[in-house]
Amino acid sequence: MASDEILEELLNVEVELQDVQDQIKLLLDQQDKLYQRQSELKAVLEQCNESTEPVENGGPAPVEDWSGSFEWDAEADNVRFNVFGISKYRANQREIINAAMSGRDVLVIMAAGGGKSLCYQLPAILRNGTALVVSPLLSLIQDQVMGLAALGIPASMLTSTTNKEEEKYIYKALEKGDADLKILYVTPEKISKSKRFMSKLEKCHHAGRLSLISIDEAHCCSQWGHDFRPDYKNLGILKTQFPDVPMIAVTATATKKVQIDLMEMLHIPRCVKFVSTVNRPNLFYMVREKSSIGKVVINDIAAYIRGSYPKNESGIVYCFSRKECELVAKELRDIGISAEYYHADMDVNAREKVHLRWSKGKLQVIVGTVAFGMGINKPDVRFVIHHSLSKSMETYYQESGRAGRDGLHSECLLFYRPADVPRQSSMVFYENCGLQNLYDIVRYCWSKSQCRRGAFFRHFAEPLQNCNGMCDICASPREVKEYDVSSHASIIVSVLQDTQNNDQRLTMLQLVEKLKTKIKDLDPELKRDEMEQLVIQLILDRVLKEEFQHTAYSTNAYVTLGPLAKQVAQGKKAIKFEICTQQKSRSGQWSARCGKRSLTSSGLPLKLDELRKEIASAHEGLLPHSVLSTQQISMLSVEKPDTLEKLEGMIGKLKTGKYGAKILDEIKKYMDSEHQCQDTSANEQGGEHMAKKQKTRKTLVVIDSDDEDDK
Ligand SMILES: Nc1ncnc2c1ncn2[C@@H]1O[C@H](COP(=O)(O)OP(=O)(O)OP(=O)(O)O)[C@@H](O)[C@H]1O
Ligand SMILES: [Mg+2]
Repeated sequence: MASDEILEELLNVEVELQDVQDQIKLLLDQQDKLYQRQSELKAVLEQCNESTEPVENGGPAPVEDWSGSFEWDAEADNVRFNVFGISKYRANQREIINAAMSGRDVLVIMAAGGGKSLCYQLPAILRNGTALVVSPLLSLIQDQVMGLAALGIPASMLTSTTNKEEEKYIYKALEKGDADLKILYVTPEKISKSKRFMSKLEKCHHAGRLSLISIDEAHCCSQWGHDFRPDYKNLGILKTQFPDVPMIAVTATATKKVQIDLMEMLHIPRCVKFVSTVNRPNLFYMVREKSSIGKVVINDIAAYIRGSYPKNESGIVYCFSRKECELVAKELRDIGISAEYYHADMDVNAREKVHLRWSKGKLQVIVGTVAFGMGINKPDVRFVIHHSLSKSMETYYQESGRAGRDGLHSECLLFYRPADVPRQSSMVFYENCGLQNLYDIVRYCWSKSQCRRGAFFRHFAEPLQNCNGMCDICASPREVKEYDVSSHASIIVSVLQDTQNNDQRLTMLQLVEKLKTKIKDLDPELKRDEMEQLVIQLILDRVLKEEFQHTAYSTNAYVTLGPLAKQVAQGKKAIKFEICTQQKSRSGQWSARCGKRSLTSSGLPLKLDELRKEIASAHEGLLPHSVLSTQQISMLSVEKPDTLEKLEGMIGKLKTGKYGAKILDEIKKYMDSEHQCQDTSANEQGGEHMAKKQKTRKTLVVIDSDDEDDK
């Protein structure tokens, strides 16, 4: 067989292979759905078999209504408001609490910042005894225990840092029940490795004092999840040992596959499942073209932070590598932005220090790698910037989702340039579906006309919801024109064909370099980054593909011919390329968001923000948002309560008892200074007014006198 015949057959085989892979993907999705339905049906069947109550008229079992009235309603409302200072439940919270209070196992999938903690903390307080909470990270546990202590809720933690005395106290509380311990946090290692702890827990359960078990960040159980922790695999033992204790497993993201896995691993096949939307309506998503000059990117980031967040509002900048983190942090600092880097190469203490300074609002920006992840509990992160694209939509959803956990307006900005794609692809190509996942987020970045939020709904297989203008595309739709670039594509294919015939390979940058002269003749207007993007698009369209070669130090990505290259070469496949014809000016882009002033940037909100920071810094470990949430600050700034009773009606008994006097004092001071200002300006205005009046009167007088004279 001649080599071109072999090549032709090879190309055909590759096209067929791709088709087969697409079909496998479809079948796997279908399998997922069937597994899901199977477990639902099994659960319903078991429920029907177990139900002792005769079903009325032989009809189907009644649907469980978790939003109805329950005997604990009044007490739950009281704790919610007077202890947690939360004025109303968010979506699904009440139902989840009711299911857990009814003794059911519950699986909760709720977006970051949705308020999952309340779903297990509130029942833990209402039920008799001690609740056990398993959480993966020390920093998360410390934040939670500190937050609960600030609310006066007896909570402790049993981790590698717990001293002997504290451990003794906790063990005694579990064994004898003679100390007040409502919530006990442990790391999963305690369950899998400490026999002593398990035996104490057994005693606590035996005495009927183990009220609830909660598994926070439950996705860590599943190998299919994004953050698998081996010790989470053993948590199934809890349900085996304590079958009658309700379990609440909570996580922010779990695909259907992960959900099924969790139910199996935790032994909660009959759990009530609450899946909330992935939508984060308060997040504004945007993508910006990234300059090829590093300094320009830094200047753009700095200008954005300065322009939109001049009052030191907190943010995160995610970078691709540790080296890049250090560089970006330094350059931002040089420009005058308070920024520090955070990555896995630093020792634990240094990382902790940076994290704590940022949590307390003493540092504006953390520049981190993906290592800055799950432990972030700060609710008022106002912006998350990606200096380079993430490796998948899921990773981007999680990283950007660290913004606005308090529900207030926050922004997620991603800097995209095509040349960043090969850097990521050479890292992810060995992962299962790694390249496909990366190409999905590349589509998100390059899209000129599709709502950014819609991309998340499609990715998580959720029905579309309105974006309400909360992404750059919906907020300021651009005029997009589609160009036929089939001739460009055919030149690219022929260049690569020649290269391959000479047994050579090209990286994307080398390819674009070669194309510069060839395509310039055809299209002198085409810019370099558009040429790069065209190559990327041809990879997404399977006309080209990436291949990887390992060297001692790195993995290089090369661009080669893909399964559909031949069709393009033969003119059988048209290639379209979207370009914005009406690109908004830079100032136009930024000014679109300028109306959104920060909440705590001036006036009374600023004063109350300073007060919460002052109170927090006077109490070791207490974080400002535990004193007053940003939402509470905005409510107080509008209502301006002047008595403890009114204040209590807004932030509850507990916070009023602790900080009420200081808050009222701050509001009063502010109001007095406002009145003074008003008086002064009224005087000034009054003076002006008088002067004007006199002037007028003078005129009048003149007229009057004239009148008089006339008389
Ligand atoms: N009903 C509510 N009304 C107002 N604020 C609430 C409500 N429920 C929870 N919050 C606040 O929302 C913030 C986020 O809550 P929480 O830490 O429980 O989120 P989460 O769902 O666990 O998020 P993550 O997945 O990031 O851990 C907290 O500041 C919490 O006090
Ligand atoms: Mg949480």
